[in-house]
Amino acid sequence: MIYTVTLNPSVDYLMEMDQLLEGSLNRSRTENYFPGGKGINVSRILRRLDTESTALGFTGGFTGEFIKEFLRKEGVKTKFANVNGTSRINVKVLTDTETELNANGPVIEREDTEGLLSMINEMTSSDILVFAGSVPSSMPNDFYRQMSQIASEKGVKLVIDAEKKLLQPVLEYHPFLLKPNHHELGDFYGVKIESVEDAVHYGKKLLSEGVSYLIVSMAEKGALLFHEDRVFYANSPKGTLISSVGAGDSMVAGFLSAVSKNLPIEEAFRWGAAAGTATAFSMGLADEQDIKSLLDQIEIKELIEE
Ligand SMILES: Nc1ncnc2c1ncn2[C@@H]1O[C@H](COP(=O)(O)OP(=O)(O)O)[C@@H](O)[C@H]1O
Ligand SMILES: O=P(O)(O)OC[C@H]1O[C@](O)(COP(=O)(O)O)[C@@H](O)[C@@H]1O
Repeated sequence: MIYTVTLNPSVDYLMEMDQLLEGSLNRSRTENYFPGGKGINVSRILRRLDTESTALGFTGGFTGEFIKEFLRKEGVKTKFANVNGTSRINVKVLTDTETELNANGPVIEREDTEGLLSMINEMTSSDILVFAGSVPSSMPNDFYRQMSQIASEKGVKLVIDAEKKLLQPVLEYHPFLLKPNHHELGDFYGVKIESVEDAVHYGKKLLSEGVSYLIVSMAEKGALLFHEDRVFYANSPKGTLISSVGAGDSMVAGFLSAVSKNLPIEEAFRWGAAAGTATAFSMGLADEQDIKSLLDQIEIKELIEE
């Protein structure tokens, strides 16, 4: 089973407007709302690709009810613990660029975190555990490390998409897959990554920390997959960007879905790239048909060092 953990789920409220002026009244042209949070996005795309998963985490209040009901209707399995507060609303303002206002989220009590650790303690070596997104400020800031330690004792494969301060302490547990974007990879090493060459250089460095698969995404510039001593490049097809919210999560889900169907890694990477791009070209997450229709436009090239 694939389990996704979203410690701080959200309702993502996407507002399209011509421009956003700070300190002024801004009115939107359209509004859409979806359940969000990186783990939840991964579970939603997995479901669309006929791959079973269970979404874990903490929900509360009317927004928590919305998230659970929406996922239930989509057929995504969930085992969320109920918390006292209200799950957050993250506002995404879409103009010719994207502005994200991500909220802090409810307080998570110690007994809730212990419940989640006990669930991880029941997992086995045939399970995959995806941790993605932020850790609420009320939780211990080494919670990713705590989850990784228990999971690794059980032989569970770890997939992590998180910023440096959460990622660094879990590298010792040899994650199965990491998916930073090129900015996050740059932040990890305190550099700016602008080119594919730089991304290859720093990607190899991160892989050598004991990571099995590393995907470095670069939005419209494509993505790199690193595995052992091989590096692959996937282009990003051209099209109209609608919202890139969830593109990275879709990429993780496309890749994991194909891996769980035992496809070769080049093919798994193609599914990841197709899912990422299909979401970037959609309002909300992509559906299965959008993903499949992009597969042919993605070329996977192995980069061979001269
Ligand atoms: N504007 C875009 N055009 C085409 N594909 C895109 C675009 N933005 C994202 N993607 C696809 O989604 C993947 C993940 O997007 P990215 O923005 O790099 O990740 P994240 O959401 O984690 O920041 C990219 O590698 C690419 O395959
Ligand atoms: O937990 P964080 O870092 O605040 O991020 C949560 C946000 O990230 C998202 O999961 C989108 O992530 P990506 O665009 O990186 O794929 C949104 O659904 C959600 O609002």
